[in-house]
Amino acid sequence: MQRHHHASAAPLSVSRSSVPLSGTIAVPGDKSISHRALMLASLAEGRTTITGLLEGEDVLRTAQAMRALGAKITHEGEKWIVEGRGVGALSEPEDVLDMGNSGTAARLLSGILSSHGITSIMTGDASLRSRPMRRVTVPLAENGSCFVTRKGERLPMAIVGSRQATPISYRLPVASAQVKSAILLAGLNAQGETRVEEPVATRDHTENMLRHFGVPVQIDKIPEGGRLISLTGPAALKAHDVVVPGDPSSSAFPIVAALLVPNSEIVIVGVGLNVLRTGLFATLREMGAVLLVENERIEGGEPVGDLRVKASALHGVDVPPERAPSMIDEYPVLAVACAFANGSSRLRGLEELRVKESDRLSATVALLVANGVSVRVEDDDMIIDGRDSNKPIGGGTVETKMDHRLAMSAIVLGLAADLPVHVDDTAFIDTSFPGFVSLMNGLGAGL
Ligand SMILES: O=C(O)C1=C[C@@H](OP(=O)(O)O)[C@@H](O)[C@H](O)C1
Ligand SMILES: C=C(OP(=O)(O)O)C(=O)O
Repeated sequence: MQRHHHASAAPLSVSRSSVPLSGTIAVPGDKSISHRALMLASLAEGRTTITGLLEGEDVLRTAQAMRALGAKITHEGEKWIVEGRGVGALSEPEDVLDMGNSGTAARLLSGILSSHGITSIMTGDASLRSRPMRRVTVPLAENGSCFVTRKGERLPMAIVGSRQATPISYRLPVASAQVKSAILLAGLNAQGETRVEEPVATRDHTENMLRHFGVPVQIDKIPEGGRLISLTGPAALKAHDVVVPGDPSSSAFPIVAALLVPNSEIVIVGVGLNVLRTGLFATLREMGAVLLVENERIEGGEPVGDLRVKASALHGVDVPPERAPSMIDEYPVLAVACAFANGSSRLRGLEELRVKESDRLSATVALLVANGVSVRVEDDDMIIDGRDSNKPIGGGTVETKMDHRLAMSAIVLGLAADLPVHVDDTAFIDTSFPGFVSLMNGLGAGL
């Protein structure tokens, strides 16, 4: 059932789309919400049915890990059924937990494991093994748990969970929903009040879903614009069915493609519109994009809508650093949009991009430079020169570095470029967006 590490690369040569993109599509389920649904349902008492779950490799890793910890997880067609174990009742895994390419799975699960009195070993693929875990091991160790990592706080790591976890009180030094979530999840099996202060608000799917499973979560605004989140443990979660909305981060790729391929018009139905995720949409509108929300509604406790996108003449934009958490995974594809815009763009405060599946700051620069776009980095800002009619875009090879978002961004670039764009490996797209290439072909992309 577990699909395995990508043994061979899947290169792709992408030529400019010869027809406008058109049609109505749905993108796969939200990755952040899918991980949380599986984890919380496994910690709940009773049976939860999840519909719309992202069946991407990252989320399948979470399902496999929760099974190894004793949850019963099956699926019948598109319905995923989880029989939870209850907080405090996870069993010790018999083998190493392999979180594949997924930072979210590794960080959130570390939180859960730290407050369960079991010992486990966690690893991941070469990309995940290069990503920093210190951001979770330092705060989590406050509860009495112990982490033994490879040099530089990298995976593989052993986690000796605390038998009597104390609650953690922590102010986030970086804007990270993964770190916030790890601490809150640890708090479910700690005695007393867990508190996390975030100077800038980050995606709040953990808080929303904890409430959905019956855990009271207190959220207070703090003066600088951030939030203080608290909950009291030990907490009991009650099974509750979950409907996962379409992933706004995945929708970014067909959206930018439709904006850039002349005369396109597409509709993407059922996209999640949580305001802590929609920074890209605001930015694209500032650039002149026709991006309309239709049928806005609430589904499964999250705002959802259909997006209508029309090919648009874009102009350069200056994106403030405080917008970064609401569009953190969208910068590579935004950079592609900026390369085709009229005038230059400045994307500010991108330091967190250095610790994603790849160093996305340098990799995005390399993607553009290889294809004839002028771009530079100043401190943590990326400055992209817009379209220069004397200089063709494309003709280069993109190194995707085990990073799904770079692979999809390179494909979008190729669909609008003057010369073909060669992508070294598209296999990692399956981590977050299985079926991406055929979905784009359904719109006319001709990949
Ligand atoms: O909590 C989450 O589900 C995520 C948080 C973000 O990471 P950080 O917490 O590292 O910013 C984001 O990049 C990732 O794709 C998903
Ligand atoms: C950063 C990402 O995911 P993760 O941290 O879960 O690997 C992403 O999907 O762009």
